[in-house]
Amino acid sequence: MGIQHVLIIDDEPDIRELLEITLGRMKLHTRSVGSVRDAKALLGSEAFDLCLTDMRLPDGDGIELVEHIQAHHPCLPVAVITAYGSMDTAVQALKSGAFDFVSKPVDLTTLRDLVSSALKLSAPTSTARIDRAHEASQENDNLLGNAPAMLRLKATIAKLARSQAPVYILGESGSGKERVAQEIHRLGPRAERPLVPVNCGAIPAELMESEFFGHIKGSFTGAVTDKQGLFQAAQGGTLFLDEVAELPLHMQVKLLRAIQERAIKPVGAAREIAVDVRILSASHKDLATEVENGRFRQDLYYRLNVIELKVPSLRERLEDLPRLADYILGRLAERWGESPRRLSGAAMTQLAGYHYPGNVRELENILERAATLCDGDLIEAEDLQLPRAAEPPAPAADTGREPLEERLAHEEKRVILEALEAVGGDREKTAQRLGLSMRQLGFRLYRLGLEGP
Ligand SMILES: Nc1ncnc2c1ncn2[C@@H]1O[C@H](COP(=O)(O)OP(=O)(O)OP(=O)(O)O)[C@@H](O)[C@H]1O
Repeated sequence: MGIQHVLIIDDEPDIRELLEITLGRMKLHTRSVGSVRDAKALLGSEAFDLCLTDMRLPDGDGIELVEHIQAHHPCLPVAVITAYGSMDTAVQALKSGAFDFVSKPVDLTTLRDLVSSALKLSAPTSTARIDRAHEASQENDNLLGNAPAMLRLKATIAKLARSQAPVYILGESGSGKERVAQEIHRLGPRAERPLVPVNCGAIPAELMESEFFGHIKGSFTGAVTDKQGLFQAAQGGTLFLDEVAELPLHMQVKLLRAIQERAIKPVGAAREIAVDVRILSASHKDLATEVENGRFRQDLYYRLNVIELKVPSLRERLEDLPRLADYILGRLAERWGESPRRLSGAAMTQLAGYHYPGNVRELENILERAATLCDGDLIEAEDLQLPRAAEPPAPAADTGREPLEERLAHEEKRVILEALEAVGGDREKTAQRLGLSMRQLGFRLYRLGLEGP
């Protein structure tokens, strides 16, 4: 690989020199200027592989440069140097398309990590990555779907995969949030390093700190060996915090610190360890509402939600249904070593009329059940066993009488059963979905004859 060129923009000679020396030792060629105007001029006349800019410049600010680069040199990664503690500016720069930021005083290890990651983006070897990005916009990708909402989502993913900014993925249960996280990782410069997914709702509160940050042998009863935490496992890669709204408040504080300091302290350790991890997070809950209700820290929310990505529900992209169904049936057939089942016209019509509270995961469950139940290769409408809501409304009773109480109970039963099904029978999630306490849910199940006392 030829020598790579870095443009440094800073009006303080000391910092410029420090950056030049550090990058020079990394065998990089540097050019330095002290103003927005000079930077724009140089960008117009020379080719660079990376741009490193201070935020405050005599004739403008770093954000202006980030925007200029986004518009005129979209493939050039740009990182900003921010004043100590000015997280808001850093977040603003990331939102404008900066690849990453370092805060002053510049920590040289962090700077070196940042520079190496950024150069992977513009290195010739990254053509493989560009091909992957291209392929992602084609048919045979991991995120199936060509509905307009999906195409927009894929285009955004391809763009923000290049950045190091934290992304918060919002979407209904089963809509594909984890798949989106996988795509962001796969298309970015960290693809060769691990993607570590963690379900924040599944770790017992008392083990959380050690799970995230690791521990030293003997630091508590049961800590019989040193243990690596999830942050270390994701070193150089991506940590995906699924169901992030479930993190207890005490852990939110610790996580915020780890993200801000880019360092962690294993339980029982004397010193901190630097970590270089991109954070992606997701939840089916509206995190902003969780913040309003005091269940989620606002400062952590701002750090995680630098970029928000909404995954459309399956209802909003029903045109993708046939392709998704084909894909799911194909995968099942592969797993079972048989030829794929097909859907009859009537079955497809029924599927298209259903509203999928559990999204793609629910579709997978429906099809797996139907493929198991059907005779031969053809799935008929009745094999789908869709909940009642999908069936045409029953004709009014002959008597013309339909007591309100009965109708309400019937409706209540349907809603609860659907919610249960959507979350695979998990009562806690069902209660959350319906805005009920566990006790209330238990009572209703009993009253509706769905469960014994
Ligand atoms: N666009 C898609 N193309 C193909 N498969 C998909 C797509 N979206 C989701 N799936 C499949 O649907 C299932 C649910 O997806 P995923 O786990 O990513 O959803 P989620 O939103 O993270 O769910 P949860 O809210 O339960 O965490 C998975 O088996 C996944 O492979």
